[in-house]
Amino acid sequence: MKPKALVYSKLPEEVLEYVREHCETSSFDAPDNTPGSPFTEALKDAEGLLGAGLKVDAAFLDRAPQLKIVSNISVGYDNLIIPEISRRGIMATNTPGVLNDTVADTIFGLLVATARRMPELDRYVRNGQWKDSRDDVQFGLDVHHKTLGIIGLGGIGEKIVQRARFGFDMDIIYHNRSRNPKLEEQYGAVYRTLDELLVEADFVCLMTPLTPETRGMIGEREFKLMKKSAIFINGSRGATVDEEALIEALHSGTIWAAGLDVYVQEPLPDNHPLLSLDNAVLLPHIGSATRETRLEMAWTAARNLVAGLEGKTPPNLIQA
Ligand SMILES: NC(=O)C1=CN([C@@H]2O[C@H](COP(=O)(O)OP(=O)(O)OC[C@H]3O[C@@H](n4cnc5c(N)ncnc54)[C@H](OP(=O)(O)O)[C@@H]3O)[C@@H](O)[C@H]2O)C=CC1
Ligand SMILES: O=CC(=O)O
Repeated sequence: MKPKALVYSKLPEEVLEYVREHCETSSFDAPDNTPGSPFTEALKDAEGLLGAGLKVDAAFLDRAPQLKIVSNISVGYDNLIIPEISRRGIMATNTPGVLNDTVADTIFGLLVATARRMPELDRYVRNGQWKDSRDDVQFGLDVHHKTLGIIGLGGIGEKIVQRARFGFDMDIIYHNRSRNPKLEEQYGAVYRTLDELLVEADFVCLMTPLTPETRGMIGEREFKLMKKSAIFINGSRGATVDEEALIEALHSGTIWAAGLDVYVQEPLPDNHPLLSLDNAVLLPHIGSATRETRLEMAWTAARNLVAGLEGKTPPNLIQA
């Protein structure tokens, strides 16, 4: 008998087919947690769970007593309460590596777009305001030869640094909990304490996972340490930043601008204060959102799921 899998995100057809070959599969384009819904019913005997973003905590797990593996279609896994999942002997997996270049393209693109005010100037052209090309209202800030400070120099961070160092001649400083001599050598990256990095960097780029340690790690104090000309880029998770402090820093000119891909509440609500700030460039959490990479992530997650359900160690098992 095939194991029972519950798929709660829309998958490319060939990946869903692969899961169906190996598992008795119930699939949904989105989870519906209301009592008695087909999703909730399928959860009762699901052995494998595959999808992106669903909060898997004690209450959820109580409703899924047969679960053996939770396969996340993302590298970040702050939606999974790992101690609770492990305590029940359930495996959890994610999709590291396959998205590094794509996310780095997005985040570096966001950095350039913010420095050169591209979305704002796109609106300026469309609104018929473009009357004189020498107008200094169009000026932005240089990216090349500046200092990039990266907090969270891991898989994705490395690819951002590669673009910055070799594409834009930038100097690299970084802050992790531990030093990485290999990347220091490869990119001339120089280790800094968090405060030193905030003071020195022209671009502060946050790329850590969301953990109890990183939650709210950039707040009022940290924005005040940054240069007035600093550009803050967040590609990690919204909650690593105190969003109210960020809005105040952008509003008061404590920093020059911010480029954001992630927010405390996603999607951003209609009346969110960030929406009215011209010095904030806002993306809808699309770091890995290309057809090729999302397909690769779906394959990676599906292979993790099937391996776990076949009693093997999945390639991307998250260590508790
Ligand atoms: N915007 C988007 O669409 C995407 C966002 N992401 C986010 O990016 C995150 C990083 O992904 P990835 O690069 O693959 O992860 P990695 O684990 O490869 O890298 C994370 C880095 O963060 C550092 N880090 C962890 N905790 C801290 C801390 N408390 N202080 C300083 N540095 C810390 C780690 O170094 P050390 O252990 O030495 O501290 C490591 O170098 C994901 O967890 C996810 O939240 C990922 C994909 C897409
Ligand atoms: O945010 C996306 C991820 O893969 O993590």
